[in-house]
Amino acid sequence: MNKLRRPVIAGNWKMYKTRDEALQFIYAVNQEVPSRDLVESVVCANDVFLRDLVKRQGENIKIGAQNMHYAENGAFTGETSPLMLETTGVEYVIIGHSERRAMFNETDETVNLKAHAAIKHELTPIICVGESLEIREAGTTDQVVKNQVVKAYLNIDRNQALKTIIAYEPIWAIGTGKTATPEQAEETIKNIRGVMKDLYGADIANQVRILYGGSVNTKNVDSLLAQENIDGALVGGASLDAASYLTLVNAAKK
Ligand SMILES: O=C(CO)COP(=O)(O)O
Repeated sequence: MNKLRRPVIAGNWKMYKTRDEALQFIYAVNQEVPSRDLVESVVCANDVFLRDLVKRQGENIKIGAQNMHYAENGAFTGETSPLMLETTGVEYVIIGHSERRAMFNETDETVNLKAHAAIKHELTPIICVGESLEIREAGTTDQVVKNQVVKAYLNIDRNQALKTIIAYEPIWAIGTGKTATPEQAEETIKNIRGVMKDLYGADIANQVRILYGGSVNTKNVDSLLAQENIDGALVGGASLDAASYLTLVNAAKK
């Protein structure tokens, strides 16, 4: 693929897979994923068995969480803190997924607080942004996504920004089988890179990885990754099957 930046394929398993199924997946892909020098292969699983997965992960696949609270501790029943995630050994955490924004009160403000907390605890945040169908149809995608990015990066400095990954996931493309065309995804991701350039300058903007997410599968992955600004994918459904996941990571390797 010959990308400027090291590609990332992050599976987001959402609320799927039992512990046994998750472990079987890791056993199946451990020896098969390409070298980490070529592609960063990640799966984001349920908190309950993160530690078990980390213990069994091979050197070329890494584990992430799907959410966390921004506070280190407190009276937040049912939540997981960054300190707790740290003890599992995960290296990544998804922040601000549209499902959390829509169903669990995630806001641009909490996304920013969580991004700060992740960086503080040396977790790589995968910060999700993306517009609804109404916004796309109204023609205001660029402004809305820009606003999400600016708010997510409030008071995050240049060095910290380098440690983040952005995932552009148009809500209308998630789990619908309706992928953004490579050109649509590239256009919005190029706009996001422009926002990062305004915030941090070209050198940082050119290094931050920006992924596309929304109905990525083994058939459309090549055309999406062929786009100049798309550095990988955040993948739901197509990351659940080991063979499908391996096809995606192999497609992304440099
Ligand atoms: O939400 C997603 C990844 O975070 C995308 O899900 P699908 O790949 O199932 O559309």
